[in-house]
Amino acid sequence: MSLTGKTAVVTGAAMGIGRAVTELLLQHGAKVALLDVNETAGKSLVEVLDKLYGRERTLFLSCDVESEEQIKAAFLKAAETFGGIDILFNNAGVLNEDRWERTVSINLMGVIRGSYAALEHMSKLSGGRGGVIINTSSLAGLGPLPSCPVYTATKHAVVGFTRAMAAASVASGYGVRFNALCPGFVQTDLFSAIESNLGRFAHLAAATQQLAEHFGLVGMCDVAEAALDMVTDETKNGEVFLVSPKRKEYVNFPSFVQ
Ligand SMILES: NC(=O)C1=CN([C@@H]2O[C@H](COP(=O)(O)OP(=O)(O)OC[C@H]3O[C@@H](n4cnc5c(N)ncnc54)[C@H](O)[C@@H]3O)[C@@H](O)[C@H]2O)C=CC1
Ligand SMILES: CCCCC/C=C\C=C\C(=O)C/C=C\C/C=C\CCCC(=O)O
Repeated sequence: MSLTGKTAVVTGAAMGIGRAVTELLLQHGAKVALLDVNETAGKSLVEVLDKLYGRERTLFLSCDVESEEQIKAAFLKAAETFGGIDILFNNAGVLNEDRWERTVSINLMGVIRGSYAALEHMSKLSGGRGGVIINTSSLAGLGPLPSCPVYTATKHAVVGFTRAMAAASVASGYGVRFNALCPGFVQTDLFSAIESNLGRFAHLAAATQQLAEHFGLVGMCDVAEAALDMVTDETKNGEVFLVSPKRKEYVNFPSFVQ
């Protein structure tokens, strides 16, 4: 699928992985609505992107994915400004075992809120053109990160939600593909702030550091390229892309259906 003229919405776009994917989508010709709770970072990023890609191709919208109201308002504004929505990157996420209910609300419920709100604009059943939704999970969505049980649970849940929505979309005729991105450790603010966010598992910080050293860091470009592959390859639906320093591959899950 060519991205020229396509419209994308990216949550958590102001920094880290969301910012990298936003830039790659713009480089490939898409228009991007950048949604983030951090207005300062979002607005200053858009100033930079405007100079590179043109003002008509970017839009910053302040949006907290914990709020269904804010998500709906932001998606409506994005659709009105750019003429529909073709791509959603549900990426906003936090790692905070202390404020674990907020972690569930952002990492899992934010993805559900975003997906349902996007379907109002994207589903062929509600007058949309179809398209693709990419949800950011993690390597911790495929295996346990011992210092972060709640974070691990949210990321496993994102994988399950994505795969079930992919099947629901086919069975319902939404015309929307759903795929999940599972990066290993990436050098971002979320990664750097880990030690103060482990709550009752703070004593496992050193072990987590060792795990990160064992796995190594994934390059941001590799993560963004994996997301782009799932957007542009129209055969990909219900797929999970694992991106670690040693492995860049779609995950094979066992099937329990005879
Ligand atoms: N950094 C890492 O090692 C990995 C990160 N991930 C996932 O990637 C995604 C992005 O994380 P990073 O780029 O590393 O983090 P980051 O902290 O660099 O960026 C996260 C962005 O999300 C925004 N955000 C946070 N809460 C929000 C909310 N309630 N509403 C809207 N925006 C919000 C932040 O303001 C920030 O701009 C997350 O879902 C994270 O779980 C997955 C695997 C590895
Ligand atoms: C300095 C320590 C950093 C700690 C964690 C910071 C960010 C983590 C973000 C993630 O999304 C997790 C990334 C990778 C998880 C790694 C391992 C999971 C275990 C997989 C397995 O055992 O199969």
